[in-house]
Amino acid sequence: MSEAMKLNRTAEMMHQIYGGQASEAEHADLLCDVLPVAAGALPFQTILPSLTSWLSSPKASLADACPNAGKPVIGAYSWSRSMELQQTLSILIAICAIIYFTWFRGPSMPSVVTETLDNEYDYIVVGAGSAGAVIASRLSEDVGSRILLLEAGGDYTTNASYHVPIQFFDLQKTSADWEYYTVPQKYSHQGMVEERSYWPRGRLLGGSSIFNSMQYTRGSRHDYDEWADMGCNGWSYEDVLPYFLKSEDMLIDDLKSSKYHNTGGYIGVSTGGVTPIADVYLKAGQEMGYKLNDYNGEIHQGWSPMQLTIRNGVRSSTSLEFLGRAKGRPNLHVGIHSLVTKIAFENKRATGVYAIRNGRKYFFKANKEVIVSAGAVNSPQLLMLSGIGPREHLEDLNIKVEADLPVGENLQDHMLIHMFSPITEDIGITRNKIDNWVTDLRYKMFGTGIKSIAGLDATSFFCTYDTKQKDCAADIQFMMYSGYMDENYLCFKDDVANAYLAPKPNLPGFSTVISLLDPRSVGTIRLKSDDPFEYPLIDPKYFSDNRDVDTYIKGIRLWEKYLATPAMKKIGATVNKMKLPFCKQHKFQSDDYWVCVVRHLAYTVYHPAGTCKMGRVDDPTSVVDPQLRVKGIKGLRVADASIMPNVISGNINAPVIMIGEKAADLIRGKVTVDHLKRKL
Ligand SMILES: Cc1cc2nc3c(=O)[nH]c(=O)nc-3n(C[C@H](O)[C@H](O)[C@H](O)COP(=O)(O)OP(=O)(O)OC[C@H]3O[C@@H](n4cnc5c(N)ncnc54)[C@H](O)[C@@H]3O)c2cc1C
Repeated sequence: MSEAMKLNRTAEMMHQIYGGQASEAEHADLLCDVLPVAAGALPFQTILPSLTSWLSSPKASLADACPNAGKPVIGAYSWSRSMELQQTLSILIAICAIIYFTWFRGPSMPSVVTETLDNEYDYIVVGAGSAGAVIASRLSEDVGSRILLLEAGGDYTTNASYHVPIQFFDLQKTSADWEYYTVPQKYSHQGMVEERSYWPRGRLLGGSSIFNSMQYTRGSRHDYDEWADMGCNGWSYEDVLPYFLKSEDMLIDDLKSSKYHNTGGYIGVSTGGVTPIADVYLKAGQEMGYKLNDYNGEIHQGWSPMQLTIRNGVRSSTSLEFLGRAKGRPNLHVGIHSLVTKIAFENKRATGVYAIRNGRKYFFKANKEVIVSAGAVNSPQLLMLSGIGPREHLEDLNIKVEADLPVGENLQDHMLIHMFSPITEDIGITRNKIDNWVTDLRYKMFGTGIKSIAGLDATSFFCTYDTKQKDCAADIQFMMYSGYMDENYLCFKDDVANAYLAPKPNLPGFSTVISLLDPRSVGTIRLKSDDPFEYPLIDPKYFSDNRDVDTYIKGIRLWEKYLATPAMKKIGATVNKMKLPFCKQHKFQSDDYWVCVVRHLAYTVYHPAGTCKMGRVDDPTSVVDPQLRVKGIKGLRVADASIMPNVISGNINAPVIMIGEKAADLIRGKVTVDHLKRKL
């Protein structure tokens, strides 16, 4: 049948149907005949009204109505009610897709990249991460200063996943990840391939603030008072709190008026809590005898909903919030794909930096200062490549020594272990709920739902050394993730992965992430060679100090207690009797069993710090003074996670942002937080 004949016949039949000239039986027969023709020749909407009336007829079953259905009446077409439903669904999906593409504009992501850079600036900031982006943005508030921010990685506007909270794991092992590995570990990581720890680090504008799981924690007041006691004048809790407040835009109503919080800063802080299991975590915490509190407030120890750097369902990264706001300032240039390879010196003064940018070598002159904010791995690497580091190590690599300082020492990191608990109620997050077009559509249109959260719904801090002491710096943290975490990317050995990893991410369950906050094991970062493209040797020496293992076991005992609470029992949570072949020689839940488990399965929480330690000028273990100036060198500062004398007792992104805020004031010789001090 030709197309013209098809159309004629279809039109004729439709006329009969619409014109009411057919009996009910004929009506159905006609439809059986006409639909395949119409499907080929007419837009579906044209026949929809007649279809609907036919479907609503009580006699209209497929067998009754279309006795020839399935036979090759016209071509090979057989139609059915389910086909019709599929078609209706297709229309709905098409409508949703149109809405999706026409209405959704996505969060505004202004690109801040500068194509053509000048040769000379006042300040050069190396690294656009949690600290560097803040420093560059703040320095550029002074219109008289000219700032160059150089970032080894790319733009933050190029991939939507950078901003979608639940997708933080998807960023690992991509081109935006430095993808470091530690050297083989002697006392830990026995379940990982080659006993190495995989260390993701953000390599793009925003650095690791785009890679992290967005937990907003500051640590305890005691952490900073301890820094001050170690000789870091100006870094006590009272000194640093205003700088935390400066960057904060608290979006949680209950906390807005707290003196420990602020509104109007750049980093949005909100809470997760979309999943109903969040309430169970908190109830169980209370049943353990802990109070619900604001862990960023007066008391560190206790249980709380998680505070997260998320604004309206979008990750509040330092690139988006700090650089995005500085867009258009003519005095700030941002160069991407620009790896700084060396700092230049004249008479012990930093005069600029060499960088490889798009395959070409450049020199950028700094008239006032170079600020190194390349993170706890790359800042010590760059200093050592430039001749600032332990003399012996540099001389071994034929690097001319500018300053003999303990760069790369004092590497401290938190560790974590995931404890998976299956539950009987489907009240958390499953993979299906994330990878779902409804979830996607909801997120794209309204910025809500599972994609708008990190999945980390509650947290708790414990002082295992003294649970009665209410005001203390915690040494164990629980982070409650409301599903099974997918850890396939972690390089577990095959037998370990088979036994340990949650095999069914679509079954209801949650993960308690137990984190060690007060590590006594201390490691190093060393150069492998004088080649800036060669990754440094990272050796955290995890668990080389047995006190860390002992604290871990105390944390695990708290977790067992937690799972034994009525609230947890109600949802069927139990200590998961993982059949771990490598620990089967030990009695399940004995101390030896848990020691074996943590030595196999615990790994980094991604909080390396301390490798360019801040301290008194006369402290032989310090690299920078309390003004963050590299000792013995003029015009050079370090400002990022590497300057922490001791890693704080919590997740460290907010403290690094605070370091960025304070560094900007130190560089400018200004105090911009007086109004916030008065609030306290
Ligand atoms: C997977 C993951 C999850 C985390 N989760 C949390 C969390 O939930 N909460 C929390 O508080 N903290 C978390 N953290 C830790 C936190 O994000 C980091 O500690 C913090 O971002 C470090 O900031 P930084 O400025 O020191 O370094 P970074 O943010 O890593 O910035 C360093 C920047 O310098 C650039 N750079 C390096 N070398 C050079 C060079 N030679 N030339 C030019 N540019 C260079 C890098 O590409 C990078 O952009 C997490 C980290 C990771 C990786």
